[in-house]
Amino acid sequence: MTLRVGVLGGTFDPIHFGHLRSAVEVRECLALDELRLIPNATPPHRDIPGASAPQRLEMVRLATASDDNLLVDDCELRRDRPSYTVETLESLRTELGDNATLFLIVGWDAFSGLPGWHRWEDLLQLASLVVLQRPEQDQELPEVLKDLLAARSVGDPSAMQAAHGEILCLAQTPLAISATHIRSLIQAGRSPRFLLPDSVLGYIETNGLYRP
Ligand SMILES: Nc1ncnc2c1ncn2[C@@H]1O[C@H](COP(=O)(O)OP(=O)(O)OP(=O)(O)O)[C@@H](O)[C@H]1O
Ligand SMILES: O=C(O)c1ccc[n+]([C@@H]2O[C@H](COP(=O)([O-])O)[C@@H](O)[C@H]2O)c1
Repeated sequence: MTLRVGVLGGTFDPIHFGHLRSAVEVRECLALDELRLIPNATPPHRDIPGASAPQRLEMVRLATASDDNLLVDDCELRRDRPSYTVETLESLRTELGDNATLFLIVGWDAFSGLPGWHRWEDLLQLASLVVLQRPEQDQELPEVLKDLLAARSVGDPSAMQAAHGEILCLAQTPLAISATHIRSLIQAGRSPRFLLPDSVLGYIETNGLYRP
């Protein structure tokens, strides 16, 4: 039997309900056997995060502790090099074997930057893509991605049957929450409560994260 595995990578600086709600909805829509949240260690594409990789991993663990169906995978923290997603998918393939179908989950903003990713064209040889909407999404897609969507999109989750290479744009519950906004609230001395789990907020406060 094929194992259906969702992969939600992120900087998670910090993890919030936009990530968590999307994870639950993708898992249900695609009838996934597993959904793995994979914090990056050294993001290849952005400034150094406010929290360290072990701290971001710990926040992901705290956020998912009450849900047995959301797994936390620390594989990118165990690699001593930039956290390239293509290498993560390759290592998952090695770990899970040919019997697994991988679904790489990305928000619209991340998807719009896909052509800048390391070996980006190999990603669809390893996984299918699930693109999440974001309410604030205003990124215009480059032509190469418009062509890719035209060629690879499937209309609904039940049509996603190939072992890799398909793209589903999913209209999950839109939540206009971003880690940037949470960090700026804390910087300004304001509360981000109810944008993220209390357990994560407690960790942020105990460790003095994101303060000026
Ligand atoms: N509210 C949201 N709804 C849907 N997808 C989201 C949401 N927030 C983040 N994502 C997606 O989750 C993945 C990880 O996101 P990330 O950890 O960078 O969070 P972020 O809120 O976008 O952070 P930042 O504001 O620091 O860029 C990305 O693919 C991103 O597009
Ligand atoms: O592999 C790459 O080159 C690459 C470039 C940009 C982003 N990513 C990954 O995409 C995921 C979402 O990125 P971010 O910045 O929204 O957290 C996260 O797992 C990143 O490590 C990966």
